[in-house]
Amino acid sequence: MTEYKIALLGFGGVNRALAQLIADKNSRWADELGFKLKIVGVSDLFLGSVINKDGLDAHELAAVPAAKGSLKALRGGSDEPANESVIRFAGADIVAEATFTNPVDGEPATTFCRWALEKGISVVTTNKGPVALHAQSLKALAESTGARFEFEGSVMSGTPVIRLAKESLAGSEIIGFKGILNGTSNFVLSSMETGLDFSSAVAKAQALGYAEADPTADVEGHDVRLKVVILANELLGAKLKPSDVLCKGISEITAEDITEATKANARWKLIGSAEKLSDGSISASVSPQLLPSTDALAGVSGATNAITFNTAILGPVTVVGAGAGRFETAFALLADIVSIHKHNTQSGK
Ligand SMILES: NC(=O)c1ccc[n+]([C@@H]2O[C@H](COP(=O)([O-])OP(=O)(O)OC[C@H]3O[C@@H](n4cnc5c(N)ncnc54)[C@H](O)[C@@H]3O)[C@@H](O)[C@H]2O)c1
Ligand SMILES: N[C@@H](CCO)C(=O)O
Repeated sequence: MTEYKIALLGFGGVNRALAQLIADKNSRWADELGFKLKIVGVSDLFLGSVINKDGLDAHELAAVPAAKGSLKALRGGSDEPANESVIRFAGADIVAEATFTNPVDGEPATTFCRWALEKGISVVTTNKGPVALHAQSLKALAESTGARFEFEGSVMSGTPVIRLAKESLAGSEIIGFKGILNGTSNFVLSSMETGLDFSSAVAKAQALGYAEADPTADVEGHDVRLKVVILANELLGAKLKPSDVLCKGISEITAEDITEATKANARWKLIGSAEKLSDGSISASVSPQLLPSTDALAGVSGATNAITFNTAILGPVTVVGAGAGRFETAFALLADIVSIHKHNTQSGK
């Protein structure tokens, strides 16, 4: 039985959910997927760190309180983070990187990815910073050391979008896409339709684990802008930077705007889109749009996301599913590990 040793970088909502899934489902995965996962190290800015090359007890780990320095209570634990040691020296085959998204330069997460990839350790990440800002160099580094750099969860959490478009829509000639790509803002807009005020809706999205560490990124559209960059660069062959994407969020939408929209049988949605123009250039934007109820995206509520790929051969193809959430996003890390396993199996690794 193949066993992958994994190190968890950041132990917030997503990686803790992954630890819980490993605790609950490792035997099932062994039967269904042909591999088991063993957690050999964890490092978190707030909780501290722990390394155990023989494998940590995933049940015990998932139950560690979310209190400062709490990883110290585990055997081999410390109340200080030890990012570099956990990445380089815990004996991991795969690093699951789920620290804060930094939309400005992608750091320090990009450095964490580099430390792993340089050593031939594969990286699975849900962090949009390294992917939107440094995907090309990280993929090249991975290629040069025989590692994999996988990032399905950076867009629409565990709902398959990037791999689906690259693999199942290969040859369909994707010429653009339009989507609801932020769970928090869609949750806020849906909550406002039921009478909740903007701030309470944001607070609820934070409690449910949907929001970024600073939810301004969600409601001002910055998170969607990174996702538009990721999708345009990965699927449309663009070389966009976040500053190339016009961006407006939902913070100016008032309760009155929502009431007026409902009366007109329409809904406000934060839409991220990109399109290949006839001269080969890419036009991309993020903005709130008033969609008539007949639009395929208008019926998408709560933290659910949806994307319509506009393809030359198939026409529009829409994917709807979870856009945020701890377990939903941890599933994306599993999907990336499954992809690494398939690649290893096919290449006889
Ligand atoms: N939660 C979701 O629904 C979701 C969905 C898709 C993508 N993401 C992305 O996944 C990542 C993790 O999300 P989350 O919800 O678990 O966030 P979170 O805020 O719950 O957890 C992040 C953890 O990373 C730790 N951390 C931050 N900087 C660190 C550093 N320099 N070194 C070590 N640890 C560090 C923090 O202490 C925190 O515990 C983020 O980048 C987020 O944008 C989240
Ligand atoms: N904060 C993000 C997480 C998923 O990337 C959202 O609400 O969509």
